[in-house]
Amino acid sequence: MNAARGEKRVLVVTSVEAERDAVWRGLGEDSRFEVIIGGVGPMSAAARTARKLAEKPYDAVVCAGICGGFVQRAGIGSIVVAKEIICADLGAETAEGFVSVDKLGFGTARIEVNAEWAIALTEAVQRRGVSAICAPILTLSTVTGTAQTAEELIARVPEAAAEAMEGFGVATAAVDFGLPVMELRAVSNAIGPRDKSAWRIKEALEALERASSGLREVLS
Ligand SMILES: O=C(O)c1cccc(C(=O)CC[C@H]2O[C@@H](n3cnc4c(=O)[nH]cnc43)[C@H](O)[C@@H]2O)c1
Repeated sequence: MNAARGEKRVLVVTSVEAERDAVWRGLGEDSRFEVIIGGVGPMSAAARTARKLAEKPYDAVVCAGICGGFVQRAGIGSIVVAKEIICADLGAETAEGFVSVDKLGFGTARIEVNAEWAIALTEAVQRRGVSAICAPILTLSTVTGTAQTAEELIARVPEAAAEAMEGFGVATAAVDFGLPVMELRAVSNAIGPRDKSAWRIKEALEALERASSGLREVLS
């Protein structure tokens, strides 16, 4: 913990500028939080998170941004807080279907979050009048673009509520530094057939802003 004031120092990693600005607005002037742009995709996010964590001590790491939602669980404009962060495409394709690295015996595609904080954040967001659930969030290098892939993902991880592209990268860096991690996402679009014109980015960024203020309450 920050020795000078006994407070947590939290690194928040977003992928693009618009997400960083929404999180900033939600956090207000709170010097405990540093918000950075980690780039799009798990590799860039992991590298930039690790670089920041090597610079100075932090107590927790949060991946935040917009996401695709499995809309029967997480509608557009709602919030998903990760119960678990799962890299859904880390494994091998076989004639019998996808096999994750866990089954292959090469490590794990699942990273645990701090469960107490995840539940507390979900409740803090709900108190702010925004619909929120705590459920697994998938990380993928490729945005899902067909109903078939969406169905395959749900068959693979039935509890999943959202997909995005950075969570597992950010979480891998956090785990490497022995730090707790969370993922906070606002749904901008339904996971399935690609139609960027249907993405409700403004609505999602507004939800992200409101939800980010809950981080101050939870990580105090
Ligand atoms: O065009 C804009 O104004 C704009 C503003 C904020 C963010 C964006 C992005 O395109 C962010 C890309 C980011 O969003 C995540 N994302 C969103 N939907 C999905 C999805 O269906 N599947 C996977 N990832 C999604 C992802 O983490 C990207 O990094 C544009």
